[in-house]
Amino acid sequence: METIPTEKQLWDEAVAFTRDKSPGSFDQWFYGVQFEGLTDGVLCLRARDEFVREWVDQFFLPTLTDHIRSRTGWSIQVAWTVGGELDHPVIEPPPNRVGEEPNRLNNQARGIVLGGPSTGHTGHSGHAGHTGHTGSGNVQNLATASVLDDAAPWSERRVVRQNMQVVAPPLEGLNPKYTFSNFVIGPSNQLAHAAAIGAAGGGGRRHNPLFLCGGTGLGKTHLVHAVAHRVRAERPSTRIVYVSAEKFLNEFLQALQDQRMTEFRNRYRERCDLLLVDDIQFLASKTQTQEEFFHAFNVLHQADKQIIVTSDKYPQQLERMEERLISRFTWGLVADIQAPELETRVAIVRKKAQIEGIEIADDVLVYIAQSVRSNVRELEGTLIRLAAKASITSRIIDLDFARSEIALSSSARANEASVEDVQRVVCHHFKLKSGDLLSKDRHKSVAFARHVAMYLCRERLKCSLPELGRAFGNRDHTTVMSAVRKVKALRGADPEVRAHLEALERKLGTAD
Ligand SMILES: Nc1ncnc2c1ncn2[C@@H]1O[C@H](COP(=O)(O)OP(=O)(O)OP(=O)(O)O)[C@@H](O)[C@H]1O
Repeated sequence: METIPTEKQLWDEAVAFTRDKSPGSFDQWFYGVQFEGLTDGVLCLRARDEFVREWVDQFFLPTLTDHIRSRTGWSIQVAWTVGGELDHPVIEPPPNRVGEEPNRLNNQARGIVLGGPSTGHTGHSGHAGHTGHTGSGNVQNLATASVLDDAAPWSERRVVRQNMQVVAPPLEGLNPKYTFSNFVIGPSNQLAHAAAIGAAGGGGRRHNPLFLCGGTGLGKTHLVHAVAHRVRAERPSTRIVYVSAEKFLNEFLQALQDQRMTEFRNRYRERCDLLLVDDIQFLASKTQTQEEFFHAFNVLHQADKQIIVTSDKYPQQLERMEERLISRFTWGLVADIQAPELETRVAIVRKKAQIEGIEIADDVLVYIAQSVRSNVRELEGTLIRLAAKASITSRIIDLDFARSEIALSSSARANEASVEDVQRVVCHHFKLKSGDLLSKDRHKSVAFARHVAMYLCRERLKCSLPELGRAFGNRDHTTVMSAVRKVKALRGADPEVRAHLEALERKLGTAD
C-alpha cells in the first residue's frame, strides 16, 4: 500500500522537482522564501520582499503547485506573507564572499524593495492550474510588456515616433532578426526573456546588471540584440554600446598600444547608457582587461546605467575571473536559459520556417525538433540545410527526405564531435554540472566521470594528452594518461563501467 507523504514531504518533493528544471535560478530566488506550512490545500509561504514574491509567484509556483496537486488531487491556494525574518529559507543563502562589501547585497535588496510594499502584508493567489499571476505590480507589468510585444508596441512606437526628435544611430553588429517578437518563449527561457524585457524597459536596480547564462546556441545573444532593438526603437537617444568580450579585449589592447586610453574609457564609461557584453567568459585569465572592465562596470553601475552580460556559465562557475567581478555579476539578476523542451523546439522551428519563408509540414517540424535536441542554433541549422538541399534537388521537404538528411548529418557529426561535446554528454549522463569536470573536485563520482570523459576523448577524438590536460582544467598530461589507463582496465573488468561507456558511446553517436 502506498504511504501518504506528510505535507512537508510533499513540499520537499515539489521543491526538488521544480529546482531540477533550473537550479541556478531557483536558488537565486528561494533563499528569499520560507515554507511556513501546507494545510488543507493552503500553502503558506513567506517572501523576503514583494519583488521576490512576484517572481516566485509567476515563474515557480505554477510548477510547484501543479506538482503538489498531481500528488494529492488538491486545488492549491497560496497564502503569502511578505517581509519579516526568514529563519529557515528554502535555500541557504550563499556565504558572503571574501572581499565583497558585506552590505552590498542587502543594499541591492533594499533597492529591490523600493518597487513595492515590503512589510507585513499578506495575500492569496490561486494556483489551481496555470492560471497565471493574480497579483499586481512589476512582474505583471513585465508580462504585459511581453504580451504586447508583437502588437501594441507598434502603435505605441508610432506615438513615440511622432514626438521623436532623435533618430537612433546605427549600431554595428546587431542582427535585425534577433527581436523579441522572433523569440519563442517556453519554460526553459521564460525567466531570461522576462528579465530581458524588464531590462529593456529600464528595469532599474533590480535588473542591473542582468547576467544571462546558458549553454551555447540557446538564445542569449538573441535576447541581448532584442534589448538593443527595443531600446533603439523606444528611447533612440540612449547611447548603446554592444560588444563581445573578445572585441572589448581587442579594443583595449589597441587603445593601450596607440595610447588612446582616454578615448577608450570615455566610450565605455562616459558615452554609454546601456552596455551589452556578450560571452564574458572570454575574459578568463585576461587580468588587465578584467581590471579595465571592472572599472567601467563600477562607473556605469553607480550611475544606474543598465549593464547586460552573457556567459556560458553561472557567475560562480566562471574560472580565472576576478572574485570582485564575479560578485558584481550577482548584484542584479542572474537568469539562465536551459535547453528547450520538445514543445518549445517545435515552436522555434515553426517560427524560423515562417521567418525564412520555408514551407514545411507539421509532422516534419516535429520530426526535426525530436531529432535535434542539443541547442537552437543546431535546430535552426538543420532546418536551413534541409531547405537548401530541397531547393537544389527540387524536392519537397517531407518526412522521408528529412529522415534521410538528418541521419546523414548526424553520422557525420559523430565524427566531428569535440572535447566539449564529450564533456557535455558525460555531464548529462552522470547528472553533473557543466563545470564539474574542469573543477578541482576530487569527489569519487566526479573524478570517475572526469576519467571517463578523458578516456572517451582520447579514444574517439585522438586528442594528445597535453591537449586533454588543458581541456580538463589545466591538468598535467600524466594525470590524463593514468585516467585513460584506469578506465581502459575497468572497461574489461567491470560490467557496470562497460555499460556506462556503451551508453555514452551510443549518445555520442547520435544527434544529441
Ligand atoms: N527561444 C528562441 N526563439 C527563437 N530563436 C531562438 C531562440 N533561442 C535561440 N534562438 C536562435 O538560435 C540561434 C542561436 O542563438 P544565440 O546566438 O542567441 O545563442 P547564444 O546562447 O548566444 O550562443 P553562444 O553562447 O554560442 O553565443 C539564433 O539564431 C537565435 O535566433
